[in-house]
Amino acid sequence: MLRFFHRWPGLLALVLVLLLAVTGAALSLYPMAERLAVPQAESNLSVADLATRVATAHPGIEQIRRAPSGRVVAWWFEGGTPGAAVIDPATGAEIGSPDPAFGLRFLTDLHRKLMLGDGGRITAAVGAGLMLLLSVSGAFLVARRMGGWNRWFARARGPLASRLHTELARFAIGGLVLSSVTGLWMTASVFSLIPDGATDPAPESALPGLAPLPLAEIPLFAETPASALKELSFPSSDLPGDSFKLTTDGGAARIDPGTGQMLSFTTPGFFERVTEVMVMLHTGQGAETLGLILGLMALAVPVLGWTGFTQWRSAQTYGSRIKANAAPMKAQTVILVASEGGSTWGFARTLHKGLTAAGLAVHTGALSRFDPARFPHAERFAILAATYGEGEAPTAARGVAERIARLKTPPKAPFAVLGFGDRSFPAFCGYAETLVAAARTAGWAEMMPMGRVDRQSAQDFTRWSRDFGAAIGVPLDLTHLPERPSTEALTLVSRRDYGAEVQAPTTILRFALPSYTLLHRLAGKGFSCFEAGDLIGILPRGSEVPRFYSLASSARDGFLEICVRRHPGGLCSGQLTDLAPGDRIEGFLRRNPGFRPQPGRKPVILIGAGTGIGPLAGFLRANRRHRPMHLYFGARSPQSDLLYGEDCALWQQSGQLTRLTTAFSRSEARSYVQDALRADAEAVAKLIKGGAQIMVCGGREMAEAVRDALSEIAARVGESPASLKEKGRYVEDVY
Ligand SMILES: Cc1cc2nc3c(=O)[nH]c(=O)nc-3n(C[C@H](O)[C@H](O)[C@H](O)COP(=O)(O)O)c2cc1C
Repeated sequence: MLRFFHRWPGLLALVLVLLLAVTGAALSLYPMAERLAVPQAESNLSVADLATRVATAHPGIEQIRRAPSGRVVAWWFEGGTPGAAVIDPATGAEIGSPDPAFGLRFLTDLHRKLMLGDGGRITAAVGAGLMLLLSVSGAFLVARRMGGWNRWFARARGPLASRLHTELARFAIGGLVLSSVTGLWMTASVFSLIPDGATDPAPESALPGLAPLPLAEIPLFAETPASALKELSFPSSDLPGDSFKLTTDGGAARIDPGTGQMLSFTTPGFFERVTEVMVMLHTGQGAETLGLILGLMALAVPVLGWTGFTQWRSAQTYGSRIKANAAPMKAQTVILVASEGGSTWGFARTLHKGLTAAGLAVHTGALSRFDPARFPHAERFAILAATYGEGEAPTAARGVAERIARLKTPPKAPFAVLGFGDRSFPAFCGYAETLVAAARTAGWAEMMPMGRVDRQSAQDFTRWSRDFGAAIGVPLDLTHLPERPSTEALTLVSRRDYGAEVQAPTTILRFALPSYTLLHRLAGKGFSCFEAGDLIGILPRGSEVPRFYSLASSARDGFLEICVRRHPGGLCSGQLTDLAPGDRIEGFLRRNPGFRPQPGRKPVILIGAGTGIGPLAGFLRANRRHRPMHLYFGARSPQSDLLYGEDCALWQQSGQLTRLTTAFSRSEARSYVQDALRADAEAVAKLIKGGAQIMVCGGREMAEAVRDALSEIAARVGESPASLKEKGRYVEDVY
């Protein structure tokens, strides 16, 4: 429900809220600019001094007004014509026109009434109301995501768009609530929905027949500092008995021009005072610094809109393809999915279809959005979870297991977990196991032992579906037909061959990218947008099972590069290494956001062996800001399989690569990357202490040996691979 109130107004009102936020941010600059631009009165200047200076220059003076910024404007009527000017309080001289500049007028009209009349004002108020709804529902969502209000400032996890959305929301929500509430109050006040409470001082008549006193001799004017002045109206010579009206923060007084005595006095009412504070908080007039801070917070709105939209769209990509998806509130069976590449969603769809056909109300959704309160009628939960990066969660589901473990009241309905993974990884279905452990910690009841699906095996899934059906009393025997991923054609432009002499034939293959329209790029279609370290899935001829290769380039490079080692009898590696320039392959992109350098300028230690250098070379090529990057590379022989040897020399010259350390297993020294790390232990420990991130790519054995070496080295500075992993400072791409 909460998400509904956050999402739909968000999408519908995106344009309106964006307009209000951006114009509001621009307007927030004006009060500070005005305060800096206008000459300020001396601190001891009295209203009498100021009024005398202005009245000397303009005997026909009618009114003087002082804005909270210190800007003084005077109006007069002389020689039959009205005049007005901004006044220098120090001299009484005119220094400019009081009319607002075109930009300010335009922005104010756009912000307050969308350049329309009352209809525009009401629409803008609806925008402010939606902003309030978004901010409040967003605050609850942030608290829920972080695991409670007391964890408001805890570290956000998950993919970049959702992290950025949360981080910015935490910073901006307070300001957005304030700006929308004050904006709504101001509109209500304009439409007289709020009593203005302003009462004029009683219009007592001045004593007739007396000559006006010099302004300096009127006690109230002499006592009141000019900085407290809001408005001073002069008596009209055409109205006998007319008096001065002096308005300050404290109230309004009528003063007899002949005697200088106060005739009447009134203080502002409650609503008038509240409206004044609301105007100050909304416009920043009189609170310029706060205005700038609120303007900065308003600037977060376009980014919040974009990141919110991106998340919604990615949820739609899979969620919308579930047919007959029951509303969460009504669902008896809830299927929760944690997936990176999307194949687990395919299995979820098959399960959903089977259960729905059996007459159950089934809801399928992303595990990342799990909240027991969304499913009041759930009778069971089935969690389908893939594993990534050595037993970890798919990116979108990071932090969910911790959230489950912290649940104070676990769902009453029991759960079953089905893990998706690859038996050749040591942590086979490691994330699914983590989820089970987290649920047990929270005291959530288990329906049946955890199931496992190896390499998307349809048979494993069918077996589990029978067990699941038996556990819920519904006969199930599901057959999953995998969907063929939609691929794009890539043409080989060049190849570089290495390693044949040392029985490690390896080729760097470079492909041209398909051409994309701007719209495709904006929508992130296919290979229009990718980073080094992402993966290309290739369906070799004669197999429906894709093989994945790490990308050694980013879309900005204008080509797609991979390193392929030819394995004896290898179907995909054989087909790829047989390619000649001009040949085409069919591939699809799979993002791997868990394997990227962290943002910032901290050093990065890149460690790889063999084809593992691929993504690391991509990071070096992209290192145009010359962040310190240290590469440890293991190969067999410097003459035969030193992949990217010439490129590394160039990157060292340009400053993209700080230091290259190589280790060759078939040279006289017979050394491996872990040996090179141990030999450099002191320097590596120093880098880790200084906040370096470690990125390892290559075969499993190498990764294990590197981990052992690094546990010894990191221990010198009180760290370990596990503690560094926790902080995202030790990432692996292992195959
Ligand atoms: C980079 C990468 C790392 C992986 N790490 C593991 C792992 O540690 N343990 C495991 O059991 N499976 C691992 N897998 C296999 C996936 O979990 C498996 O292919 C799963 O079916 C993918 O599901 P998805 O397409 O829904 O993301 C990994 C796959 C990739 C591409």
